[in-house]
Amino acid sequence: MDSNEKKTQTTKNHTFWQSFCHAKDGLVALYQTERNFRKHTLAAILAIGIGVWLHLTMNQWLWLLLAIFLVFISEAVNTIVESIVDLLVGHQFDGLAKKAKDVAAAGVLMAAAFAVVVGLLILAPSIWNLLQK
Ligand SMILES: Nc1ncnc2c1ncn2[C@@H]1O[C@H](COP(=O)(O)OP(=O)(O)OP(=O)(O)O)[C@@H](O)[C@H]1O
Repeated sequence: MDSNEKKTQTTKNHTFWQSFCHAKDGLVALYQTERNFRKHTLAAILAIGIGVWLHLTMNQWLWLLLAIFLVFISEAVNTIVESIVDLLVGHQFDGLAKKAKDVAAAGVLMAAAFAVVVGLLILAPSIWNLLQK
């Protein structure tokens, strides 16, 4: 499949590699078009860096990674909802469009709040202990 064919493909993927490449395109699109996704990526890199510095336990890593991926996945769902709503109603105001977009945004907010709580519960005591030494 050449690159032009790839850009206009509307049929099913035939190989795992094709599926993987389209998933990668989705990730790139998320990063390039969604400002909040970029901010969350930066926050995740920072949290992982602090986690490495603090030598987190396996359990702490699992909670931190769960929180990070919940935020990423909710951002992806939010972007899907926004795109589908825009595709359906364009710039026309619609009550259901507003509800769909606001609820999708609420999903991101809940995931981000969970990540802040997990981050505080895991990182704050470890940083505090380190500063006491
Ligand atoms: N077609 C519409 N009809 C009604 N309300 C809409 C419509 N499009 C957007 N809105 C309202 O505007 C808000 C912002 O919509 P928009 O599509 O710009 O999201 P966004 O700024 O990309 O959101 P995010 O900050 O999650 O990336 C929505 O949460 C919704 O309340």
